[in-house]
Parts: sequence; C-alpha cells; structure tokens
Amino acid sequence: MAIQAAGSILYLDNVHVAFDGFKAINGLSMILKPGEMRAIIGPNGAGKTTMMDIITGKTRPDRGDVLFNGQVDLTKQDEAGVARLGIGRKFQKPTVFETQTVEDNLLLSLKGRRDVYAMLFAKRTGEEAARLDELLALIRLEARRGDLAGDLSHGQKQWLEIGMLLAQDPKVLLVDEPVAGMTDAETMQTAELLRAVAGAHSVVVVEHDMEFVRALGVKVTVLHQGAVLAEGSIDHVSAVQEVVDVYLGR
Ligand SMILES: Nc1ncnc2c1ncn2[C@@H]1O[C@H](COP(=O)(O)OP(=O)(O)OP(=O)(O)O)[C@@H](O)[C@H]1O
Repeated sequence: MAIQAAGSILYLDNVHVAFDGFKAINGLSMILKPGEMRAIIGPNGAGKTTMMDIITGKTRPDRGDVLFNGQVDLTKQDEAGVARLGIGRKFQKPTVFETQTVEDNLLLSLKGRRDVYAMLFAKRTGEEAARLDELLALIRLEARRGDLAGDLSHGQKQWLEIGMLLAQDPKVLLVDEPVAGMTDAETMQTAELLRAVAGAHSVVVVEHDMEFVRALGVKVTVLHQGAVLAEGSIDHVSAVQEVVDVYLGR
C-alpha cells in the first residue's frame, strides 16, 4: 500500500479491469479526501461507470488497490458490504417509492427503519422528525412533503433520492449523471445541493453537463480509456489539448 492512502477516504491505485480482453480500466489511480467532492468527466466508454462499479463491489478489479478510509480493502467486499461501510450510490434513474409521500420515502431511509409496515405505523421520534425537516430543507422539498413522490417532477425525484441516500448518513456518496433530463434551473439547484452536501460527506459525481460541472466548482478528473487523462480545476482541464481532442471538442 502506498503512503498516500493514509488520510484518504477513497484510494485507487493502478487499478485494472478487462472484459473479454478489453481493458475498460487500465491503470486508474485516484485519491479522494474526506469531505471532498470530485467531478468525473470523460467520453462514452472512458470507464466512469466501471470505476463506480469497482468502488461499490459490483465489479472486481483484476489488479490494483481500492481502499476505503485508507485501510479497508474494497476489493474484498460485496455490494451489501460496501453499502454497510457507508458508501451510497445514486444511479442515473430515480428510484423513489412513487406511491408513498415524500416524507415517508425519507423516513423509510432513515437509519433503523427497514420495515415499511412498522415505519408507517410507528411513532416518529423527535430526533427523526428533526432529521426529516433538515433533509427536506436541504433537498428543497419542504412544500411537497405530504405529496406522493410519483407527483414530483423528474428533477425533484432526483433530489428526493439524494435525500434518501443522505438519510442513511453515508461517508461517501457516488452520484451518476444526476442532472440528465433536468431543466437548467434544476441543474443549477442540484449543483447547490451537492455543494451543501460535500464537507460532511465525500462526493463523487459523474456528469457530462459541463455547465453543471463548472457550477460545482471542484477538482475535476478526466477519464479516458480507463485511466486519468487530466486532473485539476475545470479551467485547467479545459485547457489541456488532449482533453479537448478526446472529449470537450467533440
Ligand atoms: N460487464 C461488461 N462486459 C463487457 N464490457 C463492458 C462491461 N462493462 C463495461 N464494459 C465496457 O467497458 C467500457 C467502459 O464502459 P463504462 O460504462 O465504464 O464507460 P463510461 O465512461 O461510464 O461511459 P458512459 O459515459 O457512456 O456512461 C465500455 O467500452 C463498455 O462497453
């Protein structure tokens, strides 16, 4: 294990994965600090989803180190184990319980409330009520708390699902293309939401929308052919000629 793993929340070192001989991840290294938010960009097929799959135990790398908290070997964990460690993943499509209210969706996700029936009939503790209010404010759905999740706009469903993940208080939140299909206003509000989430949580966001990535205002990692092509501020990576050639200029 290299020395830089100490003090990191996610640490990938020289990771490789091949599918039938095709090198989807090819020497990928990346370090995320606790509380840091990172944006991941890159052309289709660059390996962004596969990287998320490796972190979450869905895909096992052929070689390389993948560590959580500087010490936990994520390559030895399955998806449930990774989730229990506190790594939450938001897939591109929202998966909220459409026939439940916004509030009940969040309550279902709050720690220790796994049984739907028990949850809906149990008395809410003061602590849960306070946490619920906090989450509703963060995801901008206070006014919609009693409405069915199925009646929300696409963007609001995405926020609700982010809230549901936050209800489980993850250490790391992985978010896959959150603003696809959102209005411009929703896109900017999502950037604000994630900025509010970072700090207390580490966040990795994969996104193609460059306006959104710019609004996040965080370090950007550009993936290409399964490895890091460039890393730095959006202005820095935008000025790298190879990044323009393989991605931005297309
Ligand atoms: N299970 C698999 N079996 C075979 N090939 C795969 C598998 N998963 C991914 N790949 C291939 O690996 C490459 C990387 O795919 P990946 O989905 O990680 O890229 P991506 O950067 O997320 O792309 P996009 O922006 O289109 O989502 C692609 O060429 C893809 O076809």
